Amino acid sequence: MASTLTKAQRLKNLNDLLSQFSSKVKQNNIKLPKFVKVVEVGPRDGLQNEATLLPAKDKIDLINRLSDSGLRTVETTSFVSPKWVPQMGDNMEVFAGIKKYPNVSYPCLVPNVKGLEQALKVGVKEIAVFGAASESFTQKNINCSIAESLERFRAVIEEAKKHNLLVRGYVSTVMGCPYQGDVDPEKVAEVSKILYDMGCYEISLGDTIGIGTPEKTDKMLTAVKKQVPVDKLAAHFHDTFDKAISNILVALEHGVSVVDSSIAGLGGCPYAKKQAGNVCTENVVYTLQTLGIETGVDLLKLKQIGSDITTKLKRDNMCLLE
Ligand SMILES: CC(C)(COP(=O)([O-])OP(=O)([O-])OC[C@H]1O[C@@H](n2cnc3c(N)ncnc32)[C@H](O)[C@@H]1OP(=O)([O-])[O-])[C@@H](O)C(=O)NCCC(=O)NCCSC(=O)C[C@@](C)(O)CC(=O)[O-]
Repeated sequence: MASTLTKAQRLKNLNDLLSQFSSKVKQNNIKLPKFVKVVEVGPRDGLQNEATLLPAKDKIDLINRLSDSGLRTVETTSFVSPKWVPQMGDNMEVFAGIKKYPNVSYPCLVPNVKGLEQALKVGVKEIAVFGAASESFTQKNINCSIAESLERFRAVIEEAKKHNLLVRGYVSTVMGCPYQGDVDPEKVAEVSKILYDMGCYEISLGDTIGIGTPEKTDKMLTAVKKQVPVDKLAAHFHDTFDKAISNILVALEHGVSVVDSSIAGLGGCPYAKKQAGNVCTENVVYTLQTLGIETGVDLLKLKQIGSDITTKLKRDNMCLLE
């Protein structure tokens, strides 16, 4: 859902928001994280929703350039059924083709043991299982109930650990579901805890359709933090209604120090139709830098990558910076 405001107006709004937030932090002596890990999800979450199939060589080039920008995690692809998500059908070729930068992790989504077996064949070292706090979304996304999905993940995680793989856990629809509407923060907390207890080293909280607000973010994180330590949580917010950055600021106040984002704001979800993409990485890095939070990322490089990939895909670039 495109904003009706111009980019210049949106940048001004962002700068106003950051200046108000900085004053609040100062006045209330709020401790923000000194360093935030930015998890780039564009090559997977971004591209999975693009109608035009991007050739594997272009995905490989995108991932290599992102790895060279200082990002420490670049989600690479997913080992899901190509009938369900055709854009990820070249998963093995893409993973095998990328340069593996020594300081960069390349997690890949895996829904079941079949996906894990494929991932292991090409030497994947980190996987992500992906559940949700909504029954209907789980059914539409991975064709099973929440309980069944968790049993599948248990098997995947046990097998992954035998191969010394790191496992990240996603929980989708943490602030609302495209099919069933409201989602109880306690349900988000429950699914997060189960995945954490199963051995996920980090739980990424997905506002899949971008309907979060600062108030909802606060309630959701208050519930989840009672079950999972805050340093094991990541914010994975979509920007449908231009609220992702405001919600990220709330997450930072809560002590969350991992933020997922997508280069140029590519993305969405094939099972949450007509929603805008993930929050844009360039805007997130700009936000963090403005607040004096380190990311280790070269913003100029990111801007060039975002410009090149959106030109190639002939789609809007959500980066607000000139
Ligand atoms: C999970 C399944 C596979 C269940 O799909 P199913 O149809 O219930 O599975 P099945 O076990 O009955 O198998 C059906 C066919 O798929 C094959 N198959 C089975 N598993 C695999 C696999 N791993 N890789 C490749 N092929 C597979 C299997 O071999 C069989 O092939 P056939 O005999 O018909 O030729 C399916 O529903 C699926 O692939 N879903 C994909 C969902 C997806 O990728 N969604 C987007 C990611 S989630 C997301 O974006 C949200 C997130 C993470 O970003 C956070 C947020 O924003 O909220």
